[in-house]
Amino acid sequence: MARKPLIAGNWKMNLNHLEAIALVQKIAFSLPAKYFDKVDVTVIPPFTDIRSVQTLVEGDKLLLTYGAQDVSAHDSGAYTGEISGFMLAKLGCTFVVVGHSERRTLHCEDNDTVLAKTKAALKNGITPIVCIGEGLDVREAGEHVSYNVEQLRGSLAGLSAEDIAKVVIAYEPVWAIGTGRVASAADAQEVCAAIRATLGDLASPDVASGVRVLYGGSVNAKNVGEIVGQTDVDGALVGGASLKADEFATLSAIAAGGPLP
Ligand SMILES: O=C[C@H](O)COP(=O)(O)O
Repeated sequence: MARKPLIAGNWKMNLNHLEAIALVQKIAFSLPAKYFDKVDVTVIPPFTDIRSVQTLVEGDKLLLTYGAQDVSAHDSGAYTGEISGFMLAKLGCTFVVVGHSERRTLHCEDNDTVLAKTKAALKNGITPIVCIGEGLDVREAGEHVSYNVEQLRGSLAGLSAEDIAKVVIAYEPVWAIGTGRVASAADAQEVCAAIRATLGDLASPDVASGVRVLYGGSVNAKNVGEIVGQTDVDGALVGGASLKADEFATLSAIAAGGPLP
């Protein structure tokens, strides 16, 4: 099954709402409509920027989408500081990142939490981008494939095939995030192929062939072409390079197959 590439820019805790407007305007200016037939492009700003991005995207009828970096597992109630899937849906979010390694590590999120958040996203019609990835110790021990398969199984445990068909998976080796140390294209393909095979076990080969599997970790305009050229890599979750309009637009255009903007 042909899968349309997805380039998702995770801004992490960067840019206020005014800076967000400026960045989205620049990206949109650099990526005319013709690119969006061949690539989906989404920006993932901090919560405080989402309403401004929504106003811009809807007002100017931009073709890029936007999402959030996290979602509560709960619908509403006494959960100070949390943001629900219902709230994000009302803001027009298409995607939400779930289980990013920074949340798993810094906020002690385990697979059960990631699963609950994935369900909360799906319940509200938002596509979860479910992140998995091994640390350097696991990679050096040569256990990265089994580690990622286990993390994926835990993060999707009990979901129906119908729900699995609606998720995006992002493979992000922790040692490659923000380090400039990108996995080789072969490394990315090895794990993304194992992810797809596992999705086949959890749902069906047909479902697995339609799910987009992204790579993340020091992706930029120079390396994105080789990475998304791999059979089982359907795009990228981009951190640092997504904060630079020119570079993000260029790598999105490369994922679309060109030409360069
Ligand atoms: O969500 C994005 C990833 O953590 C990758 O970040 P990076 O591109 O800055 O390495």
